[in-house]
Amino acid sequence: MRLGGRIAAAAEVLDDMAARRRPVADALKDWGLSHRFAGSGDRSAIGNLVYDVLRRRRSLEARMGSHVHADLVYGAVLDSGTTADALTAAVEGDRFAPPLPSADRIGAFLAEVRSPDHEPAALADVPDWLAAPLEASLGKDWIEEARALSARPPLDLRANLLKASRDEVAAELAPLGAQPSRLSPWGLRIDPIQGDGRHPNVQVERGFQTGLFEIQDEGSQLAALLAGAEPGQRILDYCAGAGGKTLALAAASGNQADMHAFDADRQRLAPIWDRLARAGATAMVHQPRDDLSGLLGAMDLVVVDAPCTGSGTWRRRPDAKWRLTEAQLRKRMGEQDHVLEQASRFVAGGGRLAYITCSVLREENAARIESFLATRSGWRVVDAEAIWSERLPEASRAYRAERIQSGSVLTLTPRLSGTDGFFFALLTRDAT
Ligand SMILES: C[S@@+](CC[C@H](N)C(=O)[O-])C[C@H]1O[C@@H](n2cnc3c(N)ncnc32)[C@H](O)[C@@H]1O
Repeated sequence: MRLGGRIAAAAEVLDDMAARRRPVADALKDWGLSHRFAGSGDRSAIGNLVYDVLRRRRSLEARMGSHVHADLVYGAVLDSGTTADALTAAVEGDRFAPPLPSADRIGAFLAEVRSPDHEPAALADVPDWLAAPLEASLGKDWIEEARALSARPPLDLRANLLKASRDEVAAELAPLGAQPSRLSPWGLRIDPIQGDGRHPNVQVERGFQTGLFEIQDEGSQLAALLAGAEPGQRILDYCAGAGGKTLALAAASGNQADMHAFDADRQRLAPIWDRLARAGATAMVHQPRDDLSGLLGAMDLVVVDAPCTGSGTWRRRPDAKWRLTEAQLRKRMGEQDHVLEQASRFVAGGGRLAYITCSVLREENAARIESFLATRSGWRVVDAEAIWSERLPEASRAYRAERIQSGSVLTLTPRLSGTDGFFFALLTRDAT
């Protein structure tokens, strides 16, 4: 396919998503099924264009002065470094190409990268209602922070130290461009996609199939590392889902912890057994309705990787950004309070409770910790900044810290840490 056909296809997918309110992955898959002639290069180029528009839809609309999807895709192509002349030449005479925006409109688009006339929410590429919560959460640089959440993400991997060193995995994956991560001592990174390419399918690699590494954002790795799993401890991963944190915690303890994993959703938990087996990690998996009473008040560490809006993962799931509503945010906050309350019952006297989200919104993060503490005594906020310095002595202080009581809680962001957005707080329960 030529560029014009790819632009038309990306616009068609965006039209389909809007008309039928469908997730991006489903719309792209359907397009592929009904256009079997398109090769893998075409599919990845079209996917990149669709995702680029979704990430920066609002700023593209403001700069292009248009809501027409084809115009926005043209904008994304121009932003990727194609000059106006090259774009015009590429689509000239191509009967599949949608009408090219006028030369004036393209000129204005290129001139208006950060026009002061644009609304802050448009500059930040977020819905209007999120401007105030993001500013309250991320401070004066919130627009830059939000823009960093609109960029293409890297592909992060975690070396499974139960089976191989990071250097060994790095050597195996060097042909794929994997490099040691900046912050996580377990991490490897494949840089964000440039141009039309796609990330390698690392799941077909021998190293993945044999459990030498997992796919895990560096922020998620750091949250697991800061939680501080140690050999001999009794640990409960209370929102284990498919087990991303469980595997990292088990590896951090050298598989020497008494590890338990629970999730309220059987479906989400389903992949955990295969993943544990592949990684050579051991955990007792508890399904909903299992009797957990034997674990109450008995855990040295309980990890709550709470259900959240996922605002920290907008680089990977940009359609979620536009779908999120205030009502959903409030619903998540209620779930977070509930899950914190439930999980806290398992912490032993002198034990710790790690609260993690992949959101950057303060309401889901520090405010939930404050609310938890407001109605309870016998809990203290640990100084997470000090934990970072202790556990990551080589790493820069790549986070936003906030004081609560005499401790501190941390927010990681793409702009500050180069990771997905993550929140980390650690509480200790007074010894009884
Ligand atoms: C962010 S996801 C967990 C991701 C997982 N820890 C990982 O690293 O792959 C949040 C999980 O919390 C679970 N959850 C929601 N409410 C819960 C509750 N009340 N008790 C336990 N798990 C709950 C959801 O089913 C979901 O799997």
